[in-house]
Amino acid sequence: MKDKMKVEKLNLFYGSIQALKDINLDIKEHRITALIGPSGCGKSTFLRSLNRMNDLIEGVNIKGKVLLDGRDIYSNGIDVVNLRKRVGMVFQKPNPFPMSIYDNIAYGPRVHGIKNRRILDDIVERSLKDAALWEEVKDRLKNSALGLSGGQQQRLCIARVLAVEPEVILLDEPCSALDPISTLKIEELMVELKKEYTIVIVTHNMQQAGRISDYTAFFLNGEVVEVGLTEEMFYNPRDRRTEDYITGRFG
Ligand SMILES: Nc1ncnc2c1ncn2[C@@H]1O[C@H](COP(=O)(O)OP(=O)(O)OP(=O)(O)O)[C@@H](O)[C@H]1O
Repeated sequence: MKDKMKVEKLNLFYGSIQALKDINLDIKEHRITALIGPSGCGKSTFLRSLNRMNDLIEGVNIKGKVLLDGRDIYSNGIDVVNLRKRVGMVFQKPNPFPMSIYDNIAYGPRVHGIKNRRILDDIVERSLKDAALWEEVKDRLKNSALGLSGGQQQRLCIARVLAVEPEVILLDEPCSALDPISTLKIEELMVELKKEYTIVIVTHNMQQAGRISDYTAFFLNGEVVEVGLTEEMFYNPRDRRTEDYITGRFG
């Protein structure tokens, strides 16, 4: 199994606060890797370090390596805009732009220079189909995206990421604001999408990690305590702290 990303001795500081300590983690291509752990343990910070979203926060200091197809994304000469195209991100709260469904999806491709209407039409249709939203919106592409339900908005945000043809998709608790039926749809979608993409998801929901992920990393106090195949970790954790967390003794 190919490593799509490889994290080596990653340390991250917010000023004098160390949020990530010596993290080593392999992210396998065409697999879903779940990041679990209690609130404040550094999952979101780690996820954001995979496409340099932390660069936008003042006072952040990062040491170590994050290799994408063997090249360190923190090395000199990396084009961050292109990096974020290759490693896309979906946030906890659906955040469609206040514009039409069509324009939301066409936004990224337009930024990257695609102006031809027919090509954009194709991208919009393909992205919405891949995000399992096309059938629900194909007759109202000109309507505002803000009129969609929460679950539809989240699939729109996934479609928006797909439109720029990423290789890796990062999702930060994408279902935490959604009802159970929308959650199930997103989970089914992720399992479908891993055929084409590499997926990393932060989730508070252990059942969700168990249902959809191939690998799980358990974070605690800014460190990865344990990482492995999800099934093995859930049924046979090696570390006592993992076991305590998984069985609900803290969290
Ligand atoms: N911009 C920031 N400035 C300073 N400290 C921060 C910043 N963002 C996060 N932190 C701190 O870094 C640590 C890790 O936070 P992070 O949000 O990554 O945890 P998390 O595991 O994702 O938590 P949650 O599940 O609550 O989102 C926390 O102690 C948090 O307070």
